[in-house]
Amino acid sequence: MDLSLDPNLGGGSLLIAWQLKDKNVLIVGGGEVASQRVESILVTDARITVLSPEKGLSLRTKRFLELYPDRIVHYDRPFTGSNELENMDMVLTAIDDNNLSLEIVGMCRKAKIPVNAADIPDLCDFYFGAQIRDGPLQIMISTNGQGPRLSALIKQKVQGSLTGFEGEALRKVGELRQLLKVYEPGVGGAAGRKRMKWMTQLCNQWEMEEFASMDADMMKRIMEDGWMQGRCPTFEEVGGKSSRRTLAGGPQTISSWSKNLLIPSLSFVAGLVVAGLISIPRRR
Ligand SMILES: C[C@@]1(CC(=O)O)C2=NC(=C\c3[nH]c(c(CCC(=O)O)c3CC(=O)O)Cc3[nH]c(c(CC(=O)O)c3CCC(=O)O)/C=C3\N/C(=C\2)[C@@H](CCC(=O)O)[C@]3(C)CC(=O)O)/[C@H]1CCC(=O)O
Ligand SMILES: NC(=O)c1ccc[n+]([C@@H]2O[C@H](COP(=O)([O-])OP(=O)(O)OC[C@H]3O[C@@H](n4cnc5c(N)ncnc54)[C@H](O)[C@@H]3O)[C@@H](O)[C@H]2O)c1
Repeated sequence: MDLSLDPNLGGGSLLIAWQLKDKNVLIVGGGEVASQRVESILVTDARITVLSPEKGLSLRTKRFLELYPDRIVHYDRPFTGSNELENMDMVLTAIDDNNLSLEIVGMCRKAKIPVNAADIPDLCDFYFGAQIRDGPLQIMISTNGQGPRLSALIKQKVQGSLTGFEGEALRKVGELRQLLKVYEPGVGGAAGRKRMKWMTQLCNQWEMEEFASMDADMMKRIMEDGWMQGRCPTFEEVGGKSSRRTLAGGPQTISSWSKNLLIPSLSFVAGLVVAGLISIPRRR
């Protein structure tokens, strides 16, 4: 057990994979920033309401409204008051009116609804971050409000360090973990510890690309020739061919990813909080 604990914890924010499926999210504004919010929220399967006069909609926002008529409701009018917040689970403002943004944040505080105002970082309950998505893999880069442009640049560097097989590997590992629970059912306890030890060893032993190429037959052999024998088999032992596969796409940014309509089946998040966490004092 690692007992070398950091005595200087603090000054950061909680990086979590917030589950918004079927929740109601209000986006006030329909411009450029709003279109990025729409994209980020569509990924979560939430129900979206966009409130903005038609003439203020950006081309990207219009395109999203056309593409997802069942998942986004658009009201062609300005924000009218606290009645707009009824039944909302989250509110995002992306408007070019700082005073109205302040007012909406105040209303949300009163109604205890988490709120992000694109133009008032100091009053946000949470920030967005630069995102890399590849199926179930979700990486968020946050600088805790210090440098959004640097977030985007750091994202490119992180992207360059990925193999491109991570998303597919995670999908397959998810399936294998389900199968493992069929062979060894039960929650927690000795069964849980045994499963975890074996799964950890297998993950440490195999390459990302090897997991990505698993099929149903291989998974069965992993269970029969590996798990049932109390060992972790090699990729080749279960019929894997270690020929180099070439990949067309590589890891994707949120924009290219959403075009492919890949909806993540698992929620896996890797978060990086850069700079702001340790060395840069908070503005608040
Ligand atoms: C990561 C990303 C995600 C997203 O928005 O979805 C994001 N901003 C992005 C880009 C970006 N934003 C801005 C620039 C211009 C260059 C620059 O200023 O650096 C660029 C660069 C570009 O466009 O390339 C201007 C800007 N941003 C904020 C303010 C208000 C202020 O600071 O006062 C202003 C000034 C407005 C003005 O001056 O009028 C505030 C926030 N922007 C955040 C997120 C949150 C903190 C994120 C973090 O901690 O890293 C936070 C605090 C609140 C929030 O938005 O939740 C996305 C990258 C997407 C990607 O490429 O993947
Ligand atoms: N957080 C970030 O990353 C970030 C980045 C750039 C800009 N900003 C800030 O975000 C805000 C929006 O930027 P943008 O580029 O999307 O602006 P934009 O001009 O493209 O869009 C403004 C939107 O606000 C809508 N709007 C204005 N008043 C409204 C009202 N009363 N009710 C409903 N909708 C209303 C307009 O119809 C329009 O759709 C600005 O304040 C900007 O400073 C934030």
